[in-house]
Amino acid sequence: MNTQEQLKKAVGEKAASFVQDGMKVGLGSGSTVYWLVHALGERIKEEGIQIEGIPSSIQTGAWAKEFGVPLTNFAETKELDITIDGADEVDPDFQLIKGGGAALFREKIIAQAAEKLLIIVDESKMVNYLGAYALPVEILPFAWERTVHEIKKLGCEPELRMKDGEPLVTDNGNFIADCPFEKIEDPADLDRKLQAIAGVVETGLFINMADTVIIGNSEGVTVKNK
Ligand SMILES: O=C[C@H](O)[C@H](O)[C@H](O)COP(=O)(O)O
Repeated sequence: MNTQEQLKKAVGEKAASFVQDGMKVGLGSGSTVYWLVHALGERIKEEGIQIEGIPSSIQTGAWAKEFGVPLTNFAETKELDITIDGADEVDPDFQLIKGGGAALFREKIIAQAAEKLLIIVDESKMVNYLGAYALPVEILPFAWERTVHEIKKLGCEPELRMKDGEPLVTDNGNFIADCPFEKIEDPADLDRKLQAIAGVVETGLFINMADTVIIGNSEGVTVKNK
């Protein structure tokens, strides 16, 4: 396992220790969340804690099954105790860019549903300004060219995310526009402007949502609260 993978495993394990018996847990997506789900499965086996998760992607749901984490859904449960998720960038105010794995829409739903949002990252994701990572924006396939044209007016050259020569299709049947803004001075303002475009389904900007960030670095694991 390389160093970055070890950091992801360490933060995933640390985050799993925040989950208490009886909790309803939002399970994010991505390679760091893999280790969270793995660690939750271990705690269920070893300590017998009883929890239920709602996954933010088909992939995370499959990992939950693999590691023995019971799942529920929003028909049964409207509120979650905690959501734990990765991120692509985290700024000093805990504003986030998410969606590198195209799961941002469902991730935002489970983040909003939770009393507490805990973010797990390795230190490479901590930035002074958001935007070096191209912002993922989920857009409707209908008139996607027009939506991208409108996004462009906000100051970037969006690229439609492709997979195997075709537009990537999200778990929700939509497309992703990756938007390289370079330096986002006012993330909340940009989010409002993007949300005002009709073809935008959801943005990868998570504004004032994260309560705690767990960061893995060569020294170990640091927990930062807002
Ligand atoms: O859509 C994907 C998510 O927002 C991920 O949480 C994010 O891309 C971070 O993923 P990873 O832990 O693999 O870097």
